Amino acid sequence: MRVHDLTKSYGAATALHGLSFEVAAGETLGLLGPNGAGKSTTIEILEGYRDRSGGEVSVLGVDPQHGGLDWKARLGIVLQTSGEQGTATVREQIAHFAGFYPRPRDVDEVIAAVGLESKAGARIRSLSGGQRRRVDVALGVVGNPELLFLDEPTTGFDPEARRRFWQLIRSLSEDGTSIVLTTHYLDEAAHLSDRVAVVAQGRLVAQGPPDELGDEEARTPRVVWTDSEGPHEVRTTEPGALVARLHAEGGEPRSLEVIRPSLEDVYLDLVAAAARATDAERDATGGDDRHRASSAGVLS
Ligand SMILES: Nc1ncnc2c1ncn2[C@@H]1O[C@H](COP(=O)(O)OP(=O)(O)OP(=O)(O)O)[C@@H](O)[C@H]1O
Repeated sequence: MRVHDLTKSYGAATALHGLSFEVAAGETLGLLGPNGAGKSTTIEILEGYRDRSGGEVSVLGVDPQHGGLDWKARLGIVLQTSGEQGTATVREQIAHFAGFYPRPRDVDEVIAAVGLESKAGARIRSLSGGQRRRVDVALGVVGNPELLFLDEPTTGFDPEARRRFWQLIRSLSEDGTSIVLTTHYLDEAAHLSDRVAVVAQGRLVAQGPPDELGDEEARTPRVVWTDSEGPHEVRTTEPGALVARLHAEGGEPRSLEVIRPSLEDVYLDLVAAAARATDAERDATGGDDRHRASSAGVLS
């Protein structure tokens, strides 16, 4: 998938200001960002559900605005909102969807992968919200897609179902499926993504492998410990050397912890920096964001 300088306006409001990114075959990209950042808009354009205002997009070699049924059959889509409420049973609905695809997965394997074996004969409308969400996921993967879009797929899942879902996604990825995942669960993004892209206010503010995101300052570990003078906290790129020195000087340090910033910590720093940059530019331009300049750490 290739996205170059993608823009989208809703009337006078600009939702996407020129996103560029790529997803290689077999790669999982986590698309992250706060509410209203433009993730769903981006995904809907990639899926061919929404027209773009500008830029170039190629998905499985096709411009989504001109993707036909053959192209759609190569995609799997799990939308953000759960639409499945019908009178069909879980197995009937998944088997029905499987019939739309040339190379579907085995229906019972899919039911097991989303943990709905005990509900296979139940009517979908009798399921809980989290169980219906699992049906959505099953319908998204039953066509054995080359490219799978997952828009907040595990919202409403209990922790065990989320872990099971992660296994399913990893097995799809190992089979060569490319995946675009949006999620507000940063542990999920870190666990599943080869790379993450962070979108804030319609701009791509960072992209890279989850453990390389952000600048070195944001990723520097913290060492905390307590001694007779009270608690201490030091940020250092060589926490092992610091701990060895503390030990040599005073024995076992009390309440010692080495804390590496999580993806969530780095993400929150990036989003806050993007919001500050936007505010500063709005002030500088008297509210006209057409004159936005790129600021440190913020890509446009
Ligand atoms: N159909 C629409 N008409 C007008 N504005 C829209 C429409 N859809 C989205 N927007 C606006 O575009 C911006 C991006 O919305 P989008 O739904 O893409 O964000 P998101 O990152 O997916 O958010 P969330 O995490 O809440 O799902 C928001 O300001 C939103 O209000």
